[in-house]
Amino acid sequence: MGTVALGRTPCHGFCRCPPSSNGPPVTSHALPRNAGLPFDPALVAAVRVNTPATLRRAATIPARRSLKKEWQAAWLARAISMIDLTTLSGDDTPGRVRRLCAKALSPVRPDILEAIGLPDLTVGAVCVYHEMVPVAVEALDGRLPVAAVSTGFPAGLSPFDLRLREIERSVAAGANEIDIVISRRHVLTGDWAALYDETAQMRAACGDAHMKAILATGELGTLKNVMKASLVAMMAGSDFIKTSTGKEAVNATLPVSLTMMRAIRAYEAMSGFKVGYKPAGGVSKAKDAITYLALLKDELGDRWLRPDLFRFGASSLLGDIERQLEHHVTGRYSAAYRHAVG
Ligand SMILES: O=C[C@H](O)COP(=O)(O)O
Repeated sequence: MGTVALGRTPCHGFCRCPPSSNGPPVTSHALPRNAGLPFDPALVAAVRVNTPATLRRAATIPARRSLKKEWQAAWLARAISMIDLTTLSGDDTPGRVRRLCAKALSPVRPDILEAIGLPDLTVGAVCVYHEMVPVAVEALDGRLPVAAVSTGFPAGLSPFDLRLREIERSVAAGANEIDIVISRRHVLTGDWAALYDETAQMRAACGDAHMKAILATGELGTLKNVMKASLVAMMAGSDFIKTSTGKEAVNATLPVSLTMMRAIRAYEAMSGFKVGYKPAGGVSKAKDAITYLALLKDELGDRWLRPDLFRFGASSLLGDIERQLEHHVTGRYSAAYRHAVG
């Protein structure tokens, strides 16, 4: 049990000192945007991935981290600030989206946030389908970014011109971020130039809205394809690369995350641009969130532990983190239903 206020000490990275709310605001996009690079087929052809080594390394991550007490609470609070709180269901209603937005602005019971010294903590953004963008924009009123899934999400198989129009419509409706889906067939047939062209046109359609490129890694077959698709998406100007729609049979995994983080590192080395990372789909437990953040810190460093460079795409992660924070503050666990969710 602990009631130590976590929000008093300035902290500019994700170190072992308690985090505070003194970092950049969650809506900040202070870094220069990824301007992309010309398509380079030789670079894509040269990609190699040591799959057994990647799997071995990914398997060590959960075992190597054991965070307790205020350190655990600090990492969990940081995780909340980087959640794209998501609802992507066929039965979404304005009422559900308004509740989700209320939860995004007040993600944890106020007494728990007061106890940990972070009364103003929010999630990173709210993520919805295009039809729900106006509802979210109105409910959030500029206090948090609205992300729209787009381009025929989740399959990305609607006519290409309609996919571009969908982006434009979501931006016009007020979306600050656009989560596009790539055409998996371009990866599976090795048509990297087509993938580059498609993604670059989507990026242009986004205008000032930041673009997250969903690779749907569970459908790409190999880690080598994941690495190649990551590099091409970044060369085409993606602001973030994202694992999954949440609708594939396999969504975010640690080996895929390791591969994509290393692609981000390689791309920064060749371009100078920092690109964000978003694991999405199936990340629902607080301990899993810490594992992802530990991998992120190891592979990309402290600067990525901010909402402008990292997001969890998650619909139910917040509820489990809230339970863990309540335990930290009160020494007791509560049933999940005691915490309001969207
Ligand atoms: O991008 C976000 C995902 O669709 C959310 O997936 P989830 O419901 O498994 O958390």
